[in-house]
Amino acid sequence: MPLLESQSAAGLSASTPAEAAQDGRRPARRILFLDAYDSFTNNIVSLLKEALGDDVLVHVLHMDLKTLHADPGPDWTPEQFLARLPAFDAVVCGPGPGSPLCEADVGAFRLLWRLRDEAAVPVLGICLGFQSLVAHFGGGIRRLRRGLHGMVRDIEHRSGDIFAGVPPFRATLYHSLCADVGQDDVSRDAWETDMWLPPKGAPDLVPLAWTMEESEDAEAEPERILMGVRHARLPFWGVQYHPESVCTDAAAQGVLKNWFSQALKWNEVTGRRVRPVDFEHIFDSLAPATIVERRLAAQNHIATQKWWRDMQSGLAASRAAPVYTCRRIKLPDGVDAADVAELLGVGGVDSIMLDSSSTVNGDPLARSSVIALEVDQALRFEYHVGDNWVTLRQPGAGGQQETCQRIEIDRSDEHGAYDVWNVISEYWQQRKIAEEDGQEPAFKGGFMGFVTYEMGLGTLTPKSVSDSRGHHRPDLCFAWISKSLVLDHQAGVAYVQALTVPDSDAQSWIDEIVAKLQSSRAWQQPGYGADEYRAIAAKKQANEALLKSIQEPSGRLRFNTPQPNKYEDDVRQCQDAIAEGQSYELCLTAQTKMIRPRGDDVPHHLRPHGTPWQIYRTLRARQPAPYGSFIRLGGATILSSSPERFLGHDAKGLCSMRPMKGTVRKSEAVSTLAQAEALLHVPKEEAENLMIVDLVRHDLYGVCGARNVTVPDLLKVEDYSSVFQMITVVNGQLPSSSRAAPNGLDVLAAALPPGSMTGAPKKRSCEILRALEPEERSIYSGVVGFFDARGHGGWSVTIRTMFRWDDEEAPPEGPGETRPREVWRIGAGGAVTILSTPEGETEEMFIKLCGPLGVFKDAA
Ligand SMILES: C=C(O[C@@H]1C=C(C(=O)O)C=C[C@H]1O)C(=O)O
Ligand SMILES: NC(=O)CC[C@H](N)C(=O)O
Repeated sequence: MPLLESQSAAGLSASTPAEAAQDGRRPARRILFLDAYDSFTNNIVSLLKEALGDDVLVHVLHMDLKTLHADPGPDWTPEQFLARLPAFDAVVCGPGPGSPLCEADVGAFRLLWRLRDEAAVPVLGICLGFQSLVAHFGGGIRRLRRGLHGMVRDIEHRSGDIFAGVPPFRATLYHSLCADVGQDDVSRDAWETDMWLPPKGAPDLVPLAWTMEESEDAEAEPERILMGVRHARLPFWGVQYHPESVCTDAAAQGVLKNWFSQALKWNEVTGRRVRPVDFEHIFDSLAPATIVERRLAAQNHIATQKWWRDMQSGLAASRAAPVYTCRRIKLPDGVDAADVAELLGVGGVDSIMLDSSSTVNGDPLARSSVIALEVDQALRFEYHVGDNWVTLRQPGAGGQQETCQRIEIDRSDEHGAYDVWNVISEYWQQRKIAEEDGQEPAFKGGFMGFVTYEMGLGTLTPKSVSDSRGHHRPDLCFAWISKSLVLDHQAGVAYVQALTVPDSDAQSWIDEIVAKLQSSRAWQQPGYGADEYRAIAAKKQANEALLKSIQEPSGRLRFNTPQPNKYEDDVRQCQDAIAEGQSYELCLTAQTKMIRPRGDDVPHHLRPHGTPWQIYRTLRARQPAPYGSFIRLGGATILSSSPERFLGHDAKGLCSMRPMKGTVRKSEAVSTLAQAEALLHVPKEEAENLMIVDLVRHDLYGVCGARNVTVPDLLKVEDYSSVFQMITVVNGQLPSSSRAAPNGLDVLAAALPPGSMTGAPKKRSCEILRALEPEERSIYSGVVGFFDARGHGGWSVTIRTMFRWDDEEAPPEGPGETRPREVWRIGAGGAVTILSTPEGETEEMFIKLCGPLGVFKDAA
């Protein structure tokens, strides 16, 4: 059934060249893009539209002929693939992990190279696509001397063919393998002329561009790397570099324009007729209009969905159409969010505080802290990867029993987990509030909670999350927060606010809270509570001493830290995978376990030391962060000092991501920003960051649509309490429409797990990491944050964090101990590239680990 008739009409039948000629329009053109499960695909699609014009339709299909998740059409068979090619003016074979010699990695690329005469369709191969073309026509494929990922190089060409009229340019490279067309056998003298001649072993291939990679060994010849090629007679072209990278010069667009006009010319000269075929599912996959139309179509069918019908009653239908009530009061200078949180009962079970603790350092990113109130009465949404349902849980209050409702979701197709997000989004839709003009708090009430790494993994590569995980913990746990307090540290105001059903007595509740705040010591003696924690924080040990001291058995605390040798081996394995072409960068991590006697059931004001809240206060004193959090929800306790924002967005659909890559530890030798910049603005660190930037652009384009993503801040070094970090800001604008605009939840669902925690390409990298890392990452590498009733959101990457699950226990071990012990975890890691050293990565992992680890040792 053609779901979106208007689109197929726009795509195909309405724009045959003859019809378009009649009404004077340029005929719409169609490109088929074969995606090899890369993390840069959407950037290329967007660039094609930018370079060739928005009237060029780009239909994206995976190279194994599976349709995209968003594409309602069924997967294609090889026969259908061949039969549908006449509908396209040209095909692009994209980049991807793996080898062009491996059938599973290139899939349908190979079907194209066999086409002849009328059937031959013009193709552009990019990176893996280019290598596949070369390999098919007699070229060899070998490893580069050293892989080049996120490296920007001069592309040398003679202004011929698809390079005609293109000025010299620099382009980003992402490859480990390269074309071997006998270039190393050509003598230095003959090179200048022979480099442009069809090589002996592959006489059908005409070299169009090269790059010369200087060798580390000054004596050795530079490595000759083929960068562009065309087939001597057939309409096949390829480029090894990545035209779509944010660091590739804009001039390189000329190559795409030339290729496409050559492709059209080929069709014209050979009489290859581009014509409608009996197939209605051709889409402009990434056009913002397609994204909106798909959502409209889905919405028109929503009432046929079981999950949606289930949501029309019970807990899912409760508390609809809330009213927002708020009082704005002055926030005295220096009021400490943790003192306020403590006053309001945060710290026990059921607490959520998003804490901009680095406001004490004047950090411009540390704008607001959000304290959720009455969390124990908030409705929860919980989902465990692998389940066919979402649980809505209303905790019992005032002696009443907890009530639950299950919303069944359809997981028959492997991407069914997206329905979890639909359930959440639908609940939000019915409780949405309008944005007002003027100064508004960061959060006005709505969802707050956490998402695990495995939740992202479950949608990205479902088989990576086993069905028998040995626990039934939520991978997503959101609470719908009705009452909250926001401290805007920069504006010096606090918002006491309620999002409640119309007849509730929100005003008097607000009066009560305001009175409590204004008469409190937290308000009147700002920062009074911090001294005790500052004192513990100040006793920070050097990392080496800390790691040594935790090896000594203390009786009470037991630490299980990663083995340096094993970690170094894992780094080497990552580098082997990269050298094979399986990944461009891998964010390897390891977990530390800390085991101690139970302690969390004593209220913190009765216990002198070591409650989760007290540990958290020490963490935020020692390691203030803009995106810290204290969360006890869904059986998890999370103490985080995250410096990394994953995603922020407003209600108008402006999304902003801040991938962080590149870390230096503060020390006497490196204490200023300028010193850190000198260390971080080097090819290794910039490449690490750039790879994730290109990946995040792809993730955002996927939801925002082609041409809707920008990079306002590239490779900026920022100052944190114990490290300097390099960050980039990537912004996207969601397409708007009154009824069916995608929102921040769609971005979140599509972009998890955070690219900075996986590496690129994301899917293959996650599979490699899953095989190397023995345990689930769980809370670590996921996100925590909020999505409020207006549609504003803020999510941080869960790093520099310790966490525990209530149901994870270890046997008692101390003298006289009878109760099981509690288990805490800290994950830490970093991006491994071809330029990493096992020792350097291991050191980086320990630096990141030692912050929270030292806090645990001193405060737990
Ligand atoms: C993996 C961690 O951090 C990630 C890796 C970084 C890097 O490789 O430089 C920087 C920030 C995070 O995205 C961690 O903190 O454990
Ligand atoms: N970006 C790519 O397409 C990479 C191709 C191939 N996997 C390589 O590493 O060489």
